Amino acid sequence: MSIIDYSLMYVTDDRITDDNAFFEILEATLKGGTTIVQLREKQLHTRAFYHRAVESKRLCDLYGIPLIVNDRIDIALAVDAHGVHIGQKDLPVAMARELLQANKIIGLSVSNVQQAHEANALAVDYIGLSPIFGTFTKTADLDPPLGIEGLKVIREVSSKPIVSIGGVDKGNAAEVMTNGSDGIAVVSAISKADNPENATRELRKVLSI
Ligand SMILES: Cc1ncc(COP(=O)(O)OP(=O)(O)O)c(N)n1
Ligand SMILES: Cc1ncsc1CCOP(=O)(O)O
Ligand SMILES: [Mg+2]
Repeated sequence: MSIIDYSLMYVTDDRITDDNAFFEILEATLKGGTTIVQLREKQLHTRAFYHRAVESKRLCDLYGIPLIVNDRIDIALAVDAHGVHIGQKDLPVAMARELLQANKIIGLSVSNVQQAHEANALAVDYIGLSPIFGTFTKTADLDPPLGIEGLKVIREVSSKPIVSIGGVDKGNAAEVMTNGSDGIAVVSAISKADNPENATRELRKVLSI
């Protein structure tokens, strides 16, 4: 697998029920220069999730950008995605790695120092520091925000690339990066922008990429 650029991850917005709007935003952020996409669907049934995954993979391939799938290893395998993002309550990393083999990306959510420490010994490619700030996008099963101080502590402990998520936008992205993050993952900063392509370009500017 080629080197993955984790600097700007667009996490798709599962509040967007209309497929045309969903793919319009996805293509806009790809045009704007998002460096990796995570398909995240918490409501859709499997068939609809799969259809979004097929079209997302087609678009990401068109722009040469890796696609990872949130939670669902079966769907990632079905569309030959670049990997998955899993949480602390999903399949254990060792089992995910067995299913995905060595060439796929595995990202793991980490919400405290203990989990960051444990992740060092696991076959994960990056950790998702979750959440760094407050967010209205994910309400269920969310730990308290770690803040910049929490990021600094986890940076000291972790040997893995860190992708910070939760309330990240163009106003705080630079601070997140200068304090130890290797990338940011955003939903609303792109999906809720008037112009998602420009919003992506602005985020790239802030990240100096
Ligand atoms: C990059 C990144 N980090 C953390 C998460 C959160 O994953 P998880 O804890 O499994 O929660 P859900 O996204 O499944 O609701 C993420 N998606 N991406
Ligand atoms: C999926 C997820 N995991 C932790 S916070 C979050 C939502 C991030 O959304 P936003 O970028 O809109 O705050
Ligand atoms: Mg999950």
